[in-house]
Amino acid sequence: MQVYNSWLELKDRYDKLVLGLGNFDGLHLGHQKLISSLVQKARTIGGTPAVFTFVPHPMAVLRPEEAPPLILSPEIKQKMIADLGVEVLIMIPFNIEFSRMGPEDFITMVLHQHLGVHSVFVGYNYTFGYRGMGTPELLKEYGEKLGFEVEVISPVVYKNKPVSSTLIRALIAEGDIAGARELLGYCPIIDGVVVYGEQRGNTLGFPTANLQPGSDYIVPPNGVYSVKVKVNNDLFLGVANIGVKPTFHNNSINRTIEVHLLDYNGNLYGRRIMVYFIRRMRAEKRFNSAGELIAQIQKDISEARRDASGQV
Ligand SMILES: Cc1cc2nc3c(=O)[nH]c(=O)nc-3n(C[C@H](O)[C@H](O)[C@H](O)COP(=O)(O)O)c2cc1C
Ligand SMILES: Nc1ncnc2c1ncn2[C@@H]1O[C@H](COP(=O)(O)OP(=O)(O)O)[C@@H](O)[C@H]1O
Repeated sequence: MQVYNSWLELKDRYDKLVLGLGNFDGLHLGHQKLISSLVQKARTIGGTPAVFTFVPHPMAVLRPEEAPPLILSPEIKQKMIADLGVEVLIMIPFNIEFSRMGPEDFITMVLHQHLGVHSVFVGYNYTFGYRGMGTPELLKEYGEKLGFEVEVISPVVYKNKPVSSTLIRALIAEGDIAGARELLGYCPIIDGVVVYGEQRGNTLGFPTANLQPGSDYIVPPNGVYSVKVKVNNDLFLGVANIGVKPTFHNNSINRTIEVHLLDYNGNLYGRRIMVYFIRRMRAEKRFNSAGELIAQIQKDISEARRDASGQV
């Protein structure tokens, strides 16, 4: 997949762009349907499957205090988009000046003149341009005038609700990993670099890799989770604790994400790892002694082993 940070000269390079528009945070089942449809269309007409997106999310520039935390890091999202068969990713840096562009200008200048799109794919509720005033209907109207096709993808519905990034964030925030997973089509992921913790894990018999998240991720609530952890290209089963370690700290506000990898023995400091959340097993608790915590972690590990065969 080729990645561009500008739309200039793309018209000359690709004569039939089949272009999806969106932010695609989470790349959930609705996003996957949109992207698979455009990839299919491009194959049928001999065009180039492409995605147009902004970085960072426009909300992070326009109203940072209301900008939602991310379900996927930009890097992982990019890889997943490529895996769906997209050949061109246009990632435009979003700024205040750009936000003033009206939807009509965006269509005529960017989509038509510069990109020369063959067809455009958007979700049923996609809005764009100044104050989000552009709609799928407006795109269709201009598409007829300017000569490009517009495909509006209807919502993927799960239990009577449209699948959306907002709904998935809410599920993750309440610890409903199974629910989030249903709507994503894969397990929620947090990636990051392993940093030094308090150096106690080894003494308990369960060394933990303390994760410094690589993006402003939405983090599941405090508790213990069964996880799978990717180190390079190896996948390990693991147990994760998200929380403040009440057994060792009173009223700490220092929240950590740490994982103990099963059947692993090595040094992870400074390594980048990906943690796939499989299942929430229990709440984080205060134990009266390190011995009681150790006994509980042993039980957590036996329980997590039951998830060994699950897909990430
Ligand atoms: C599977 C698992 C479950 C845990 N559950 C709890 C818990 O319920 N309460 C708690 O205080 N700490 C819990 N911890 C965190 C341990 O206290 C922590 O791993 C230990 O103090 C090591 O911290 P360090 O990596 O900063 O040295 C858990 C850790 C793991 C790996
Ligand atoms: N099975 C394992 N799971 C996680 N980390 C491991 C494992 N085996 C060895 N390690 C290493 O041990 C370190 C964690 O030990 P620990 O005493 O918990 O220290 P810290 O407080 O710095 O996390 C990890 O960062 C990693 O380098």
